[in-house]
Amino acid sequence: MNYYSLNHKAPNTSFKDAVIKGLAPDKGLYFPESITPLSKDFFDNIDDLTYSEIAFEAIKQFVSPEIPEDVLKTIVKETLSFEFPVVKLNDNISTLELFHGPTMAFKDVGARFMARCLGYFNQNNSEEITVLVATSGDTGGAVANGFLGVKGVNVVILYPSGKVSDIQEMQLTSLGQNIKALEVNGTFDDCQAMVKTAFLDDELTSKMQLTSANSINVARWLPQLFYFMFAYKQLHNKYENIVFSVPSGNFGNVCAGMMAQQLGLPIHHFIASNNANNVVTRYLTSQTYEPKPSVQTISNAMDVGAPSNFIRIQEIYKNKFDTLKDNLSSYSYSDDETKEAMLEIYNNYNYVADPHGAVGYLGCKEFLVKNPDSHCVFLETAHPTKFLYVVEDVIKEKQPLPKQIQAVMGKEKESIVISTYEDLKSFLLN
Ligand SMILES: Cc1ncc(COP(=O)(O)O)c(C=O)c1O
Ligand SMILES: N[C@@H](CCOP(=O)(O)O)C(=O)O
Repeated sequence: MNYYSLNHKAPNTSFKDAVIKGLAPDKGLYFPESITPLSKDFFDNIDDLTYSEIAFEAIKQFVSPEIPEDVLKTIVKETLSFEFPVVKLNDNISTLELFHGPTMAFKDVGARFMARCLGYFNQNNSEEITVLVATSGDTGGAVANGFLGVKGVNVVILYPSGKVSDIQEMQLTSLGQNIKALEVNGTFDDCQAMVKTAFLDDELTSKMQLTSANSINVARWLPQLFYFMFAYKQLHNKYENIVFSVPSGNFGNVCAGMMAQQLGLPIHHFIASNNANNVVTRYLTSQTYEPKPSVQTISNAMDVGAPSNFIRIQEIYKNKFDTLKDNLSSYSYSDDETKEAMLEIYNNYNYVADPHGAVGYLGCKEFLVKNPDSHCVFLETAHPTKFLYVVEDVIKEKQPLPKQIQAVMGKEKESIVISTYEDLKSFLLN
């Protein structure tokens, strides 16, 4: 599959080049040249397919011919070595748990898939690749874990100082080896802007091969479409009108869901559920797209003021506002509303939601008021114990720590504090 830049000022390129470059030379995000819907048979027989088989069929067109089918089958199987259960809360609301991977966040799938693709492309290459990642909390840990020890790949993670949870910080600063963490005096948007600037810096790019492991990178972004298929497999015999409420920050996940829909998955509607960082909620009301500096919330991984992937969403719906509005609703919630939702979910359903999932739950509830014949699935994008302080404070109950979280507790943090793009550049050059 070839990819084009959404800035339309760079040549089209192969999957391999899109993965290695991350961002197009004109600073545009890459987008596949075509999307061919999967066959009716695929959806009719989805009950008989394993998750790996579903994922293989869904992603094949986007990575072939550069990744041969036998290699792709192995990559997909190794990537998906954990569960993706749907848990029913009531007749209208379920949650899809995306936190059973090694860092207990939904980013694990994309990070593991991309690490394996890059490992495959880089196996006969003597030049080292530097993977730059900006994180508001979860991408950093997932990428650190996914790329740990991958030969020929160095990972540099930028995170906003004091704005990620303690456990998230441990996950991205304590691994050592080929993983380095830079603690930025600023917001996630500052981190993301520095990463994008680095790609355009000729002095840097002439001296090192840089790529991104944010959802900018098609190999990190596209595998996220699997989740929607996995949920459909579990629900399609029970419910009609399946709707997804996606807690959204950089909008990669909801946009991946839209790709699944383009592949033919019968998704009735999407809800982008936001915290106070609500540029898309405002856009759908005013038709004016006005990014604002991000504000800090208890659902910190969604503290994004200028979401990278909104441009891909615009592309999917051909920049037609009405088509987008028919497919996407967006709501925004305060921290107090989020805490109330966490408590409500706990008291009514004996289920512990993390703050991001709770925002998704609120999106479901709001949508269902006017669409009571839908079944809404909110994505539980991270395990509640990643936000231990908030969760225990709200539900007033101690939480047992899963083994993945215990593994990073008490580890030593190693990070370098930076403030400007020049600091990043001199770190990379040295
Ligand atoms: C726990 C959690 N929920 C939601 C999001 C938002 O996802 P996206 O950036 O794909 O919109 C993130 C980060 O991306 C996250 O880590
Ligand atoms: N919420 C993310 C922000 C980066 O998103 P990405 O999907 O573009 O990597 C995080 O947790 O870091």
